[in-house]
Amino acid sequence: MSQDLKEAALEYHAKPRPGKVSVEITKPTLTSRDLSLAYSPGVAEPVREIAKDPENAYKYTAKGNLVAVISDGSAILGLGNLGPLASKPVMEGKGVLFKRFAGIDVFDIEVDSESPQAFIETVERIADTFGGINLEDIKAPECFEIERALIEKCNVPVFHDDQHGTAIVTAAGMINALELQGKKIEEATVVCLGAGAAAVACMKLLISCGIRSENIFMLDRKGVIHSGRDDLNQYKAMFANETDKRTLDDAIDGADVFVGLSGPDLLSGEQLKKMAPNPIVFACSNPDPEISPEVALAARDDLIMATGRSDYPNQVNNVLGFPFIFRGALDVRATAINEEMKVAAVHAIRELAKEPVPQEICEAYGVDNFEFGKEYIIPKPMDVRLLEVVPAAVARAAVDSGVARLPYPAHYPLKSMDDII
Ligand SMILES: NC(=O)C1=CN([C@@H]2O[C@H](COP(=O)(O)OP(=O)(O)OC[C@H]3O[C@@H](n4cnc5c(N)ncnc54)[C@H](OP(=O)(O)O)[C@@H]3O)[C@@H](O)[C@H]2O)C=CC1
Ligand SMILES: CC(=O)C(=O)O
Ligand SMILES: [Mg+2]
Repeated sequence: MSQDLKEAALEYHAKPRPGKVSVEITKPTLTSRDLSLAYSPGVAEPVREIAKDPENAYKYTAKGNLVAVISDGSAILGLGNLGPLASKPVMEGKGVLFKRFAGIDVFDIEVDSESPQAFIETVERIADTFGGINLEDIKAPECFEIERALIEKCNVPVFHDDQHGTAIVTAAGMINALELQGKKIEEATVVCLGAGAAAVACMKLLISCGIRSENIFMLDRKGVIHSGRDDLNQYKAMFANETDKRTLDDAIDGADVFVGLSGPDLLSGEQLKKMAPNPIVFACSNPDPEISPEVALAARDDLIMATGRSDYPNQVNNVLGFPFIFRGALDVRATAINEEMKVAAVHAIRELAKEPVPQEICEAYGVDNFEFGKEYIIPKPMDVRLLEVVPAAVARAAVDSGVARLPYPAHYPLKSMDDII
């Protein structure tokens, strides 16, 4: 990151008041009567109603549109385990995106927990405050056990964004990129650098989209995950191949696809040159990708290049997923975000990239035109049509798969933020 951008980022977060979010009041509070409704004595009435029936919390409180973004700070972006407090700017940032793109209110919660069990107990105790729980930046393998336990214990949907949000957006971009590069999904060979939360979920979803597991070579810090290793946890072991490949150099030779969900500057231009013709590179580590677009495009010109960042073409980032997925889930009061809802989101995002892009979206990005192709494989986060298509697809899938507690919303599809109720 340039010195200028670093300084601007600190200034942005510090001024004119620290942080990126605040709480707003949604009811009149001007008169003494207003206060006697908002607080004592009037507040006692909704209290009694909720005590009689917890469902009334959706009627009388902000619960139904409120998501908790919760982290322990153990895998902050690609920066590592820097602790809960240091994760707060990212969690506030997720809150900004939930609100800006899908009108969802967020409390960010940073938990200082000594064990996965302590984290689970903390979240379980506060879960009923919210309409949904978005787990964020919790490292593998602990994240898998944490999410599984919380899905079981909580009455509201629990979704680990780094797993499923990332997987949904990666799958959407990958299906389009394979099509553009003329590669068949069932024949493509994939190198996945990283074997943590995001990598495991992305590869699982790609397999359910048609990539063959024997064509995936996953690597952790020790190299290729293969069946001869005896140091693999159960999540990595799912990807252990019978292979004599051991290093990134071995695996990248002739590969069609590279997916980076690991850390900065781990793939060289020389390694990229060894990939098959018309390769696909998703270097998704944030803030610094596994290979910069400058280095990648200098190495070869037949590739599709994507990163997790906003300042290059093809931003493969879970921001395209979580705001809209939760919008759909909250609006049908879904009890879970299940596979059907995830797959529906993949196809809604993927198909939108093929539609003509309205002029105002091009203007927001300072370009004349976006057209489905190597530099536009996936929609832009500012594309308001995401609010139209993704919540609708997710809500429909929730209803059809039996996890919705409300019918498909009469006010759908959402055409703008003003349609959110
Ligand atoms: N673009 C996007 O939308 C998203 C991007 N990401 C990015 O993915 C990365 C991983 O995040 P997440 O899965 O949550 O974190 P985890 O801590 O769960 O996993 C990190 C994984 O990266 C591996 N790794 C780290 N350094 C290296 C290295 N030098 N060589 C090979 N493997 C390495 C680790 O290996 P080991 O198991 O051996 O420790 C581990 O498997 C981050 O950079 C993050 O920014 C994550 C979510 C969304
Ligand atoms: C984008 C994101 O969630 C991450 O890099 O962790
Ligand atoms: Mg994250």
